[in-house]
Amino acid sequence: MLRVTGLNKSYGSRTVLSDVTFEVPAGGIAALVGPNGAGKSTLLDCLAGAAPMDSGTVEILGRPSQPSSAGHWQSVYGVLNDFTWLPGLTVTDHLMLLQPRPAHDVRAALAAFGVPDVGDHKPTALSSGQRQRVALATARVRPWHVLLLDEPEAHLDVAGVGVLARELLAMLTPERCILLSTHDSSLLRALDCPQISLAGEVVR
Ligand SMILES: Nc1ncnc2c1ncn2[C@@H]1O[C@H](COP(=O)(O)OP(=O)(O)OP(=O)(O)O)[C@@H](O)[C@H]1O
Repeated sequence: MLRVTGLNKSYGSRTVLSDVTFEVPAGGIAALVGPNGAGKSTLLDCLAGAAPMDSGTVEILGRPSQPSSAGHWQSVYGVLNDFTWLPGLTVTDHLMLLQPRPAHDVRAALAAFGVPDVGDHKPTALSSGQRQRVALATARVRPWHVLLLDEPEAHLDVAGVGVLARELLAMLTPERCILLSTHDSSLLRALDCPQISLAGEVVR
């Protein structure tokens, strides 16, 4: 489903990712782990097309990833650190923009992430944890085959991390896979998924 081979990325003279190689199978979920600065966000940005990689190949559904194409964005969805909230729009407006859906689907997505009553609020008027739950709920309404999540546990309370694990597993289908970065051991335990080092080595 997602195959990364020999991916390299440097910022100036600083090599951040060197020969990163791994794959996440269809129906699978995998976690990028590593200390601060190891390059997890950089890797997710490269896979999402938000940052150019220097060399290497990324295949999605058996075909080379083409971040400049519309097809890429239909297959790949990233809830990354720089999630953009549009001024003036409510939570429901944001979810409808991603994919026009019946209002009850939007309500169900928000309820699944434990924020059933925030649909009419502006995201900027929510707490950081509520905003994170809304950002994660967008993955329930937006189509994707590959979901990329950068520290999805950020700002969530303990119960929220449990909800996150439950919802991620529920969103997986045989045509989908999820790659996330995390520092949260309880999330890793709940997902019970392979952990990928930035060298592509399975360290589970
Ligand atoms: N835009 C940039 N320009 C230059 N260097 C960058 C840039 N973005 C990240 N870096 C550097 O790349 C390295 C990897 O950063 P990255 O954010 O990918 O790490 P991370 O594993 O996600 O860390 P954390 O666990 O703290 O989120 C760091 O040394 C960082 O300083």
